Amino acid sequence: MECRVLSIQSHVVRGYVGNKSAAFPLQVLGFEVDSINSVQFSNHTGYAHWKGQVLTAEELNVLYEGIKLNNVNHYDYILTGYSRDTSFLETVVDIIQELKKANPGLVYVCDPVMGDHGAMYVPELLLPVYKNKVVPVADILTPNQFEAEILTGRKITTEADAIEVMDLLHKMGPETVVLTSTDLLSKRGEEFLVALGSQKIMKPGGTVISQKICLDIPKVDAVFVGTGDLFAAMLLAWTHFHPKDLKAACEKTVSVMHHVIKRTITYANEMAGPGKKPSPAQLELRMVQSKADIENPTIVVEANLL
Ligand SMILES: Nc1ncnc2c1ncn2[C@@H]1O[C@H](COP(=O)(O)OP(=O)(O)O)[C@@H](O)[C@H]1O
Ligand SMILES: Cc1ncc(COP(=O)(O)O)c(CN)c1O
Repeated sequence: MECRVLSIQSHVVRGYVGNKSAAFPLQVLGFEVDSINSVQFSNHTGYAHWKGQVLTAEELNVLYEGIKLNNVNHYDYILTGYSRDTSFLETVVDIIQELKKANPGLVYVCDPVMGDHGAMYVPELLLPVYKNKVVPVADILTPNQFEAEILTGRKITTEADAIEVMDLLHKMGPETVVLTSTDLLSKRGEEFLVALGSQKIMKPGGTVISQKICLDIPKVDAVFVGTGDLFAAMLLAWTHFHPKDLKAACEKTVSVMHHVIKRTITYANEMAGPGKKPSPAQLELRMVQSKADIENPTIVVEANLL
């Protein structure tokens, strides 16, 4: 059976963020991917210069109208990421609501891309739209620590805080929440990055339980861009194949991430030369290029049940 994803994210000419990061890995895993580019930029905004266009809400409506007129607006998944404009994001929510009405089984995977490391890199007015309109319709949410904190108004300094924040996010709507990276100290030491996940599962009798997991991910001393986008796409794929097992889905997702990041840092360091920090251009992700890259990662990162 065909499984069709509508992916609304950025496009860049050079490099891998947004749809450039998400579409191909989903396609090699057998998903049909329809892409709407929320922006078309020369490169991601972490470079010294970036140029390009931002799609308006009206332009988004025109594209959606065309799809609808041809009666091909049937989706199994929606995936959203980087967006810079409040009315654009509100229109995305209108489209999601309409598509969910047409297919109640549709799963919406939302990466609430707003910022990282304590700072927002999109206009602040997007926060109330995410909080009040987007998160309530999301089924799977993949914030980083900063995004989870601003969505809930709670700081995360311990694992217990992270669990509380994930529960608050569940209360806002999504059944599955993954904090893709946190500053929490890993039990395995400073060389590891901690990610956490929580999934609510309805048991046959109607009782709801939640599976909570923690991942210790080998940390690389560099800041990558586009990793959140690849993560959300891979989580979509692996939760599709393991719908009631977040542990398995996250292990597969993070193992792909590790493979890509290892390859990226190896090339970046080689290009930068001994003792030099790689530039944003040198740190562009060395992307998944085949199904084998996804299915045979270099190591398997194991998750622990909490
Ligand atoms: N410095 C890093 N070292 C190792 N893995 C990383 C690093 N940065 C990102 N990742 C991988 O990418 C995933 C998503 O990263 P994250 O930084 O949370 O995304 P975002 O871009 O949304 O902030 C992490 O779960 C991890 O697997
Ligand atoms: C154009 C664009 N798209 C997407 C992103 C998001 O990247 P990430 O996956 O690292 O959150 C960024 C980061 N600033 C960006 O500049």
